[in-house]
Amino acid sequence: MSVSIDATTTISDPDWTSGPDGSLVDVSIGDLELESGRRLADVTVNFQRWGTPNARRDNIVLALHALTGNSHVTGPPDDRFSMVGWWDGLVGPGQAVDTDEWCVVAPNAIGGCFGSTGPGSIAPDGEPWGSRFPRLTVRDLVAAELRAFESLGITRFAAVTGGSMGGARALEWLVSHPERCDSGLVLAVGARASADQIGTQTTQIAAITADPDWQGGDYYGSGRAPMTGMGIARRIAHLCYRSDGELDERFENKPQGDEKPLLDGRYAVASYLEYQADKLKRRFDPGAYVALTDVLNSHDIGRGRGGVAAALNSCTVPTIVVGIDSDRLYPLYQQAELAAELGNCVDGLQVVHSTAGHDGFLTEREPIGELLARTMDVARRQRDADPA
Ligand SMILES: CC(=O)SCCNC(=O)CCNC(=O)[C@H](O)C(C)(C)COP(=O)(O)OP(=O)(O)OC[C@H]1O[C@@H](n2cnc3c(N)ncnc32)[C@H](O)[C@@H]1OP(=O)(O)O
Ligand SMILES: N[C@@H](CCO)C(=O)O
Repeated sequence: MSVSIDATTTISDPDWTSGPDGSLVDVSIGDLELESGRRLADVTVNFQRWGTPNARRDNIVLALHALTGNSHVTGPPDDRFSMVGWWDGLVGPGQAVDTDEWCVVAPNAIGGCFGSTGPGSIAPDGEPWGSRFPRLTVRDLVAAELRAFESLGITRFAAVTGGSMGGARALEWLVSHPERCDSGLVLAVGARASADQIGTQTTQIAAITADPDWQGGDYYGSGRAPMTGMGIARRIAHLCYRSDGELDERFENKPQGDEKPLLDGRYAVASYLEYQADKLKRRFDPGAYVALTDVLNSHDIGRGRGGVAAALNSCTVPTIVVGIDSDRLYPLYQQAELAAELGNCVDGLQVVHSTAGHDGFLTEREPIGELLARTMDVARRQRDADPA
């Protein structure tokens, strides 16, 4: 195992704790046996850290990003991450997750494109993985994270938190490793991928792999990447992330500016979706989009565990479950199932009102901040009742 900060210096534990807030740490975890039985060789997991672990290391909070998110939970855009942190204003000194008390760690998912091993990474033979990159599951992402943190001496989390794909990862952590989790916050996800989700997600994957620039997945280094396909995929996805009511309120059937849709112009909503697609093209790799979208399809907390209800019942970690009332991708009935079946759901299903649909777990800062603060209250009580 080797550890490097900002991907420049190789150091050893416990020095990973000493960099400034937001430090990026690379952890080499060797080969990873996958749920499929295949093996991913020479895996790196990187993560960012805010705050300082205490002597007992019982104040560490795991924050898990969604599909196109990354480890940059909080802070302004910088030369490593082009977006403002996805829970900026909620994690930091004096904020809902107060980093004067808690130490937040946020790993980049394997399969992605932000430093943990993904399809664009260099394989042991010196060539990009490309089409050779194996299919991954949510459990593989969690297994890699577990290995990375365990190798640094992090064996317990005060809270495990995340929304959407981050919620699937959080749920998997809570169910597969309850002894390592004092509390949980699971937002905007279900117990398993639904037919509707797999339907839209496989259609998005098809949009990318049908792009001639996909080249069977081996486009790295060719000078051509399937950005047209990824743009279409993102437009489909973004529609699922917002609500019918919000879109119609904002755009109706209006033209974009003075364009003329009945001649050769665009509708405003089409322009909006193109804009969202163009933004993603500037910051994301199509191969990673395919790999992680496929990971979402694999989500099933009950697989090999006697089914969804048995798996959820077995989890006794106090967990706050949250749904967004306008979420048409992960509708409320899915979080209602989690709340009903989890062995220790705190205060029943929490519903956040939003017109923004699924993206409400990112946009509704005030209620999400309150729920994060409540999660940390639960974590504090658990820690005091059962010190490590
Ligand atoms: C947990 C994670 O890490 S997930 C990753 C989080 N980040 C992302 O997903 C990045 C992609 N972005 C998004 O998903 C969303 O923009 C969010 C959730 C981050 C924020 O949503 P909102 O604040 O509601 O912004 P919204 O989706 O309405 O987009 C506003 C943008 O659309 C643009 N826009 C609005 N109408 C139009 C139009 N008719 N034509 C073109 N562009 C338009 C605005 O100018 C604005 O641009 P800006 O982002 O450069 O400021
Ligand atoms: N905006 C989020 C939605 C998926 O949860 C993302 O791109 O990751």
